[in-house]
Amino acid sequence: MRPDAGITALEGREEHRGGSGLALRLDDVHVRFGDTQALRGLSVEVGPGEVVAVTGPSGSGKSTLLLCLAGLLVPDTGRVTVGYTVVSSLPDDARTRMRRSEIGVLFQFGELVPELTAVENVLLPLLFSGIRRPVAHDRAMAWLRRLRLDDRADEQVSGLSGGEAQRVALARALVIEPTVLLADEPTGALDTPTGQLVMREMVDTVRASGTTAVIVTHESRVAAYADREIHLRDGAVLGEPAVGRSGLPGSAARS
Ligand SMILES: Nc1ncnc2c1ncn2[C@@H]1O[C@H](COP(=O)(O)OP(=O)(O)OP(=O)(O)O)[C@@H](O)[C@H]1O
Repeated sequence: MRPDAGITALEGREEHRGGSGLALRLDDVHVRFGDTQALRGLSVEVGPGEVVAVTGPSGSGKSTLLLCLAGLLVPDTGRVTVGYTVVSSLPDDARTRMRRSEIGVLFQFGELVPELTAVENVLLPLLFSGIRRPVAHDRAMAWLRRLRLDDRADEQVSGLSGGEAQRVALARALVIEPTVLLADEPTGALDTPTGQLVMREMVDTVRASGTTAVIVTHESRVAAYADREIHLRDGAVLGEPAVGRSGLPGSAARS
């Protein structure tokens, strides 16, 4: 596919750290659900390797934005680009393939399979991608070790604490080694200290691998871990307050 001129320009911008992640872009995206206009001409750019927080009041379109980036929702009009691929123009099966290989998704409640063990949950996306079970098991264990959960690998996830379960969900999102992580209120179901631990772990891990991350959150504290904040109101960008890397709580938390 021919490189998109806008994305090429985006990669050249010096504030982007140029990790192995992919640039993301929404151009003039409109999404309507019945009478509700969820996104109204939303345009957003995220550089490769950037960690961006999406904030805004309830109903401002945060989850809808994430669904568009994940290729789970095709906008009524406008364009969604992941790397050089215009995801919004892909047929369903190609969008599914892209999601399985490039995009890790983390939801508020983890969406783990409760009757499976931690390691079984983490290896599932690899099985879906056709990887043989012994290889998938080794990779899943490596991720659980990285998140210091290897001693919980054979526990049914219904027996794990909220923080442990969300770290298992993080391992499952990252086991495919995605170039993009999309997280929707990843700490919303956790108490504050546990939520901060999980957020720190998540941001440290994606930064170490250069993964591009878009994190939807209600909490300004969570947004402070990001390189940049995109604030939505009524389905469009309100402004982009500077947060994160220069001395605010994100930096303190990483020291
Ligand atoms: N499947 C749907 N059917 C109908 N309306 C929807 C649907 N999904 C979202 N909406 C509406 O679109 C608007 C944007 O919803 P969205 O979930 O993207 O907002 P949000 O900022 O993520 O909100 P919250 O913080 O409460 O999760 C809201 O008015 C919501 O009610």
